[in-house]
Amino acid sequence: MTDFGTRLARAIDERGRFCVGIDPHAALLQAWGLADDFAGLERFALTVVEAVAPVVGVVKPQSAFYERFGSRGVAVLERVIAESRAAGALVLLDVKRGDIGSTSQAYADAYLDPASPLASDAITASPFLGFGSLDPMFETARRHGAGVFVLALTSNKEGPEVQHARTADGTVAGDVLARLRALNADASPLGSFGAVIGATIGSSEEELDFNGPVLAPGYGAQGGTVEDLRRIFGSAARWVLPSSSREVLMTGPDVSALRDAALRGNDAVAVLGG
Ligand SMILES: O=C(O)c1cc(=O)[nH]c(=O)n1[C@@H]1O[C@H](COP(=O)(O)O)[C@@H](O)[C@H]1O
Repeated sequence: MTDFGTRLARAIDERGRFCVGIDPHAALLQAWGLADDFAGLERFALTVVEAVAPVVGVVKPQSAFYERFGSRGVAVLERVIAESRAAGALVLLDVKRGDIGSTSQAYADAYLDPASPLASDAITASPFLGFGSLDPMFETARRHGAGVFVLALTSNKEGPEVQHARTADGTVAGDVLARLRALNADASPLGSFGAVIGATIGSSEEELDFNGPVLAPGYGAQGGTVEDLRRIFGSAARWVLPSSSREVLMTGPDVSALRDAALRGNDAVAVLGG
């Protein structure tokens, strides 16, 4: 079994680093001329999969947009995951889970065990119940060649009140990154345990090189640009995945317009590899 870091490095080499978020917002369904109901969700999400999953390295469905339609919405999410993977994209399921350790194991089983209908290549996780509470997710990911992206410096304006808080040795975010560095030690070409660092954070005093991938949302609709990513990450930009949802999705429902937007996004961020 090939570990997630190796699979991601290959996906970036073959397809590029741009990650497309598949977030069926009510306003986008309306803009596409679809009803804000289960049938609209299904049409929207599967159109995006058809357009982008054959060409981008990573897609990131946000679970809440599917959950709001109950079990039928979750069934659409299962199809989004399976059909995206079948089309060759890695699926980073955005669920931002975090709980006491024993419950973290259940989340790990739900999203990272290949036996689950929601099995994905990686998930987003929240370390704010204590980094160690995520251990079952790391262990399950290791066992199945999956990845975990841990929130560190998020793109929202409220994030710093927790993430910049001081600890004995630095900041909460610095501690998250140090622990990821330890988890990824010795991995080559990169580890399977990533951080979420928003493209909107301006700059950071933290050491952002931790031998793992970075999900960088906030690129596009939230205002983040390639220049921002260069400034924030500098020489650590090699494994950054700029992620954009609304800016790409608003070009639908035409499949080729969506695909062109994804390819343009990919081209625009290719410079980060150099
Ligand atoms: O983990 C995430 O994906 C995430 C972390 C973060 O710090 N900021 C952030 O916007 N996100 C997600 O990234 C997506 C951003 O969407 P757009 O602003 O439409 O590109 C949404 O699905 C957010 O939930």
